[in-house]
Amino acid sequence: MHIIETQDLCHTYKGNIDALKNISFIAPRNTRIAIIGPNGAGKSTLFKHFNGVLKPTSGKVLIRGEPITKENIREVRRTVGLVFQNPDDQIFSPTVEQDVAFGPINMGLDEEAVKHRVSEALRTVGLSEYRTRVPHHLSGGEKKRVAIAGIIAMEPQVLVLDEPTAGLDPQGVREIIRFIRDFSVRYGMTVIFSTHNISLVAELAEYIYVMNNGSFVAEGTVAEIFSQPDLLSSVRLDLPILPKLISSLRSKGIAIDMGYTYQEAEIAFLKAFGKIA
Ligand SMILES: Nc1ncnc2c1ncn2[C@@H]1O[C@H](COP(=O)(O)OP(=O)(O)OP(=O)(O)O)[C@@H](O)[C@H]1O
Repeated sequence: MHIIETQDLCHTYKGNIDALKNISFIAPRNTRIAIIGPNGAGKSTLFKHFNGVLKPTSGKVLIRGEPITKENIREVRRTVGLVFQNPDDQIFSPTVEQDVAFGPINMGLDEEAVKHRVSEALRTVGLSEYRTRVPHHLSGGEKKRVAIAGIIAMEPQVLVLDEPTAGLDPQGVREIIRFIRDFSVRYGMTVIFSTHNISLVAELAEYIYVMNNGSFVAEGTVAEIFSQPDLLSSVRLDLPILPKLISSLRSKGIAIDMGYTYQEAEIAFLKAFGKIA
């Protein structure tokens, strides 16, 4: 049984806007999945179905094999933590620590456990010093990190992140990459994320769904998707810079291995320059 599955999921907004058209999606346990696509492709709409924020117009959303109902919605939201694209949609409390504590308190954890979860979550996102700050006075990137902390404090089995690095500075992006990797490995967590930062996809994803106009147009591993530059450009996407450069060198006859991540590309260049075997 998959932790999240959608079957022929359709969502039509008021005004006959077909935002999702027959989406069949599977999230196996313990995988990092990227959903990529141009503006308006339907990524946020799909994410909002994963924890019952939106209801299907038709088709099904199954969490651990069960449809989402009024009775199980609280349990679903413990299982699937959704970090919205805009942190203002998620932050309500007067202080950062109260905001991050909101989920764990609602789960009925005792005071000691809540305290522990809050400190761990704030440490993870690098905001330990911000406990008493007013969330609405924080910068965009800081708010984003508070929103992420509030969700990871609930220790969900699936972490869904809608553009997790939008608005973050380069150091913030690196921290988010490190924490997503660590978390998914340490806790066997499934992570589903959308992003317009295509290099982030190469660094983080193990599997990619490409979305356009409410439908999936391709799915596959990083190597499978990034070996189709025409497909990507047909949906207003691009290759990450490193495989793009390597492809260009190869087309000029230079013998170099393909690399999608920084580490793979570095090894490919060192090999091509005869620095390593
Ligand atoms: N509340 C709404 N009412 C009506 N239409 C909506 C609503 N929310 C989204 N849409 C429309 O649904 C489609 C999908 O939007 P969605 O936000 O899911 O796309 P997205 O892939 O997340 O885009 P982006 O990359 O810009 O965040 C778009 O055409 C959008 O205009």
